Amino acid sequence: MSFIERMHRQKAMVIMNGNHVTEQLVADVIAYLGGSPLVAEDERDDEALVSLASAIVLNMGTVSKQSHQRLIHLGRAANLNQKPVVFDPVGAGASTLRKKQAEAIMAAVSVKVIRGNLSEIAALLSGESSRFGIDATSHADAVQTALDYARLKKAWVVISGPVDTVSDGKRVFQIKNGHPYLEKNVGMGDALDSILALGLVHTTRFEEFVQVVAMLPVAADLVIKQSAVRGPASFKMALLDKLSQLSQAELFDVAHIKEVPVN
Ligand SMILES: Nc1ncnc2c1ncn2[C@@H]1O[C@H](COP(=O)(O)OP(=O)(O)OP(=O)(O)O)[C@@H](O)[C@H]1O
Ligand SMILES: Cc1ncsc1CCO
Repeated sequence: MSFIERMHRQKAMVIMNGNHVTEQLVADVIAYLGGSPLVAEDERDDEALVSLASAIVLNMGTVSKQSHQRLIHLGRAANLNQKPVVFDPVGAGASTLRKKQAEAIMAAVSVKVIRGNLSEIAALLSGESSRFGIDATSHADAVQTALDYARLKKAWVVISGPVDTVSDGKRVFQIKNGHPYLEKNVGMGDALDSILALGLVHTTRFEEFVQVVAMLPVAADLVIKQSAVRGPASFKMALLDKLSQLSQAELFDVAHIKEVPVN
């Protein structure tokens, strides 16, 4: 059975927290892919809920003093229960406070996947040592940034953007799919986080995980020429429909995934 079939057949609960702007979109994406979404707000519930869940997404989108501690508590509960954690350091490249909060979460929680844009991951990498103080703005920088940060944190790193770059600390793959309407729609990165969380439930192989990263931009490629798509809003509806029906064969046919040679 393919991992997409497994997603739809085995209902996995994904707990998410930390972004009130995009909760509804993310919950819908989890449900459309066969999962069961849950936003957990009260830390007194963490033990019970995390033990039922299959994966956890920590998102710094609407982070505050309180919600920062909340994310750490949830992440630690996930670690204790050996549930995979996806972390999205929203805005870590935009303010010192957010960067510090992201660093604190990375220090307190063992994260399986960190997913951000280039400025977010580059900010976290440059905080580790001046050796990593690069001015990361291009796709070539993304390769080195993903590789270095994955090695350093022993995590899988996804740097999203017009090209997605994915590393497990040994190898780097780049995915060339998608459309600028993905960027235009607020929260598609958060939706991607939840797809990655479901992916971690259904595959442990890194090469298969790279295909999971490609699901969202491949779905975009498959709908962009539909006559019903007249702008970013109708694109979003068509995209969500396609995502719910995407087959492994379509993913295989349309995904442009290339391994990038690294030292
Ligand atoms: N210009 C683009 N062209 C094609 N695909 C894109 C483009 N920009 C982003 N994407 C795709 O959009 C998805 C989300 O990535 P993005 O980098 O926009 O996340 P983000 O900035 O964290 O978004 P958000 O903060 O709104 O959640 C990824 O699947 C990525 O491949
Ligand atoms: C617009 C916005 N503001 C905080 S989080 C968020 C959604 C993208 O993560």
